[in-house]
Amino acid sequence: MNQSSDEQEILIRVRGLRNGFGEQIVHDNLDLDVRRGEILGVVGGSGTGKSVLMRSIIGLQPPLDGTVEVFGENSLGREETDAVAMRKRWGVLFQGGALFSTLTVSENVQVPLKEFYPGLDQALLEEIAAYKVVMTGLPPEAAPKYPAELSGGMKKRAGLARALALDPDLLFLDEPTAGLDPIGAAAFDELTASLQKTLGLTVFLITHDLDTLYAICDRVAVLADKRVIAVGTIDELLALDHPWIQEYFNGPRGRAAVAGPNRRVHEDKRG
Ligand SMILES: Nc1ncnc2c1ncn2[C@@H]1O[C@H](COP(=O)(O)OP(=O)(O)OP(=O)(O)O)[C@@H](O)[C@H]1O
Repeated sequence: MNQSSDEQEILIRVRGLRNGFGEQIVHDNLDLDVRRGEILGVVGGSGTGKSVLMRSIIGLQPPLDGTVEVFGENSLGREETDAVAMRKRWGVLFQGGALFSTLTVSENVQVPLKEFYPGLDQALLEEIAAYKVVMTGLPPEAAPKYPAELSGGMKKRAGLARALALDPDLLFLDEPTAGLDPIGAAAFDELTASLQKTLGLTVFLITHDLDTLYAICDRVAVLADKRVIAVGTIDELLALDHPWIQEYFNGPRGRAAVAGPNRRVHEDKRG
């Protein structure tokens, strides 16, 4: 794929990352680059440490060793003021959405706004929240609803609206289509791709969903053996003879995803 030098700029640079819990080592000498403007899919078997990797990058999981640079700055062990400035530049949709159940959708979206801009008046907070809600494809009537009143797909969109509250450059999505039916999942993929394009986002997307990988990811990073064993386009990964990669992409589900309608979106995106 031809990429301009701008797209090649590295937004996240992970080097020699080591993570573990007690005796269990999850990552050992893990390296990864995420390029500006790409949607990077992150795959790997259950428990290979995809979520731990994401938490390390956003500073929630202090690693045992290694470095993490985000926007060219060390994201570990920063002064609190630097950490706050950096956190404004990314949005996170955690696994399961993680909405506050006692707050409405609008109030959920206002949480990061109030945290980072405590001086904003209530009318403006509500106006910004209403805009984010509509931007993620929810009807305006969803804003005053509580999470329990929403479908699974609507909850994901509400979580995405909250993740986009601060107009981030970088978006982290942890299994955003898990639990959605295929139509809802494809719609969420389209929303992610369209927001990425219109807002110029860089997206770090953890997924088990092969359709998502084919439909919207520019490159895919594969976690196995405690590190990123390969990163590239799906075609590049298919050329490797690693057993897990072959089984994953060339197994029955992988072949179905290649044949599926979403492949077209992927080809269109690649131009
Ligand atoms: N806070 C924690 N304390 C102890 N162990 C943890 C903690 N967080 C994660 N782990 C362990 O680290 C390993 C990697 O977990 P992680 O959630 O990152 O996997 P994953 O690749 O995201 O898995 P899945 O695809 O099932 O969501 C697992 O063995 C998990 O039990």
